[in-house]
Amino acid sequence: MFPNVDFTTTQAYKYLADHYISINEKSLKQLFAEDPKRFEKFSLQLEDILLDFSKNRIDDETLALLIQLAKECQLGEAIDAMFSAEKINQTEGRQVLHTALRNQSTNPVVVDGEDVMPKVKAVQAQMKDFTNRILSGEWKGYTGKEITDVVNIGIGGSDLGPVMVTEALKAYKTRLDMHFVSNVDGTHIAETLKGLNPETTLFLIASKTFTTQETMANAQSAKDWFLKAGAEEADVAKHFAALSTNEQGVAAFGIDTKNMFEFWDWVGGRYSLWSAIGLSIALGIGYDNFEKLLEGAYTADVHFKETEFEQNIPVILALLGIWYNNFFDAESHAILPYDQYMHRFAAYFQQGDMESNGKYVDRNSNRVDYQTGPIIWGEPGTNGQHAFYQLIHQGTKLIPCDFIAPAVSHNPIGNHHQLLLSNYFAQTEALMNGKTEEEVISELQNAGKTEKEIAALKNFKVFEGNRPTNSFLIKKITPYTLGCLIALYEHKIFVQGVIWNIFSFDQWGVELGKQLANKILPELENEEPVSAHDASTNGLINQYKAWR
Ligand SMILES: O=P(O)(O)OC[C@H]1O[C@](O)(CO)[C@@H](O)[C@@H]1O
Repeated sequence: MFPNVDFTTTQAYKYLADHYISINEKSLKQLFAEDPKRFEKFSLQLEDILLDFSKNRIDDETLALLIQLAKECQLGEAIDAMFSAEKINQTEGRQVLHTALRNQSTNPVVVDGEDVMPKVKAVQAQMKDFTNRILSGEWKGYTGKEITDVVNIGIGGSDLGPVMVTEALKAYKTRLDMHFVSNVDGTHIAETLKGLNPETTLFLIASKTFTTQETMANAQSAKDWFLKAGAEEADVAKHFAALSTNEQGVAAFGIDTKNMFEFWDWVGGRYSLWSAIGLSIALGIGYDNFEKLLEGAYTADVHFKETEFEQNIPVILALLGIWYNNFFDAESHAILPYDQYMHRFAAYFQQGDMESNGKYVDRNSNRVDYQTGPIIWGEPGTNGQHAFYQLIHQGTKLIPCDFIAPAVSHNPIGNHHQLLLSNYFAQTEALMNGKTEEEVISELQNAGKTEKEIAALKNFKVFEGNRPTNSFLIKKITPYTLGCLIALYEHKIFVQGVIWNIFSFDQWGVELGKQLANKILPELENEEPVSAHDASTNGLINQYKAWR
């Protein structure tokens, strides 16, 4: 049975609120000085992934209380409920089983009395066959040429995962050139189609519902472009495939349902890259590498399901996030991959985290009186250092950061990787230790500054430090380790949702904007001035009409 606990009423919560006072009396520097074994004590390793969480504002007591919080919130029961296919997505009456998509065991996954693994495997076989036929050139376009370019048309979870993974694993790129269209802004499809040859282009229409406005508009424009080039309606079958749960929608659009790769309602959109939505990944990196992605995620699933909380990476990440979000009033969390290929990793978890836990109503349909999901953001290092690290180091906001780096680069050019990693190591050290006034004065004196100059400058150059970070060090970003890392973060999000006692797997908050857009759209299709909205919306629409 899925738990339903108000974490603010737990004993652990009360102890943590008191403990917050005492932990704040110690700097991270002091905590390290008191315990030379701090790194060993506060780091975890899962195969080739090391998590060092020692540079957090915690001590043994903090961790024990956070673990107690998880237990008082019955996290174990929640984990069991998810993996045993309870309908934990309660407001939509659905199970949450993206884990079934990467299940490497022979254990069945029973949904409404049916073991779904046979159909999961059947779609995977269909994906593998299709991928290999495209890559081998066996699959030909309508003029007999092999496919050279693939355009994935989707948005949100039907785009962000495929984009992030194919970018992160570009070192494994196949001969196909992958393109992704998501925005309904005509620029996106127009710019993407420039230079493409309809004879050698394959379109994947990726949409769980097959009703999303942006995707259907882009899909129609792609089909119009394809037919305008001289192809017949019958040729669509050679150049369009659909990734969806909605067979009727696919058929109605005019895609041969033989070219449909299905998935199911128990796969959330933002957890769907492991499903048929991952076909663009398989085409982009090869099906064998897609399988390794699944295997890595499965390793994380087993770790999450079977490891005691003290040693459980998603649980520790989640509890640390709650410590800052709910006791230090941190409002955001930065994800900073020191790997250029991982440049869309933070963006992926903007949807993954914020669409899951950006909720203010709890499981009892009451408005919460505490903070829930954080703002997720981030850019690759070292670029972020030249953009927003000033605020992270010397701003007034506490921003917990996850630093992620591979020990081994796919592009060992010169000493670039050492340069990159020197920054990766330095930043968390600087955020932790800062720079004292004494150190600043000494530096300024050594630079020959006068006493007056030093007095004027010193405060601007002091770094308070004590800013918490997690460090992931991964041996190498491979399909396997990336799959594992993504799944670890997915489970972190799940744990936080349990403790905040919210529904993490629906997304009602995206509906109102869509509804209003559908009301406004017909108003934009004539020249009549509008007056039905507020003065601002009327004013904006009417100015648009005047200018277009
Ligand atoms: O895959 P679909 O059904 O087109 O939905 C696309 C995206 O839109 C949302 O429903 C709302 O953003 C996401 O959850 C989903 O990933």
